[in-house]
Amino acid sequence: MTLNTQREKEPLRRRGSTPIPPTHFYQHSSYLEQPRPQRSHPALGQSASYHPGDKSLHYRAHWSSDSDDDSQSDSDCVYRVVLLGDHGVGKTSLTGIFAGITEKDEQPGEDTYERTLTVDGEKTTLIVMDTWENDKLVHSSQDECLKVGSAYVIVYSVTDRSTFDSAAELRITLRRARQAENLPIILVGNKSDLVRSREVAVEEGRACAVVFDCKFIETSASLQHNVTELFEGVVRQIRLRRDGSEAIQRRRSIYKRKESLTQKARRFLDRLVARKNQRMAVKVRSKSCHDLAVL
Ligand SMILES: Nc1nc2c(ncn2[C@@H]2O[C@H](COP(=O)(O)OP(=O)(O)OP(=O)(O)O)[C@@H](O)[C@H]2O)c(=O)[nH]1
Repeated sequence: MTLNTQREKEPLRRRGSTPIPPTHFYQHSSYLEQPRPQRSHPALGQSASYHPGDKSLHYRAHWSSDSDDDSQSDSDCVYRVVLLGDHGVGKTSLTGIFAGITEKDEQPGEDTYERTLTVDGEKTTLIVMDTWENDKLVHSSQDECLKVGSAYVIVYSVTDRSTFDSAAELRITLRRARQAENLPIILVGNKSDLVRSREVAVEEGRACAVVFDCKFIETSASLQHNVTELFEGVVRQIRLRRDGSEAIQRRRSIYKRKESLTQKARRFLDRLVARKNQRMAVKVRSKSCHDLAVL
């Protein structure tokens, strides 16, 4: 699937590329149920329900990876995705492609867009936020960005090594801010079209992703290369964690009821073996860090 094809197929839905006024998505009924509606958002894996007749949802757009999906249920999940990265690495350009806006349509000052994607036959709505301020003086805004995301896209430019270094620092900052959470994080090397001025090799990006335990992809916003893959990958990473944590909880509750002494001993031995296999795990991760469809 290419993004361009989809836009041609669904002309009416392009109005959803309209940016969301900052207050808009806080007014959604599901958010109002939260204790602090102005700043709350659905937790990872939770769904903000979609009411077809609700006029407040007219900013939604649709981006489908499947050809015929009208049979889909209207209920979908809503997740916030925050883009982080230095000035000029291409955050706004990537967000613009996600939102389906062209320079002609662009409305200055808007930086948050909501769009519904159908990925692997399931609808998911992403609220993509290009609100990161690099200025270290704006602590409160940075803190907010680090708090609200259900997933993060850390962007650097392959033509500027200093932005790559900043990306690694941002990964550390994010880890500190959201320690206990297994967040989907995707490291993005943008401007891959600028071959002659490349300063960061693909292998370096991949190695960094392995060290920092995140996913990796190179994109070109200018050529719209891998941008669809990036946002669909975000959706898949969110789902893998959502489904994984549900399965783990189910398994834990069954275990608690049924676990015998033999099973406990086996689990202990498994953990020992797993520790020995840590090196192997790093190798496996380095093979899979560019595959956004697996954990
Ligand atoms: N060649 C090339 N240029 C790009 C690409 N992505 C963005 N640019 C250009 O890089 C410049 C900066 O892009 P932005 O999208 O504004 O970058 P940003 O990260 O949002 O920058 P700030 O808003 O300052 O934080 C613009 O001139 C873009 O046209 C790309 O993939 N390839």
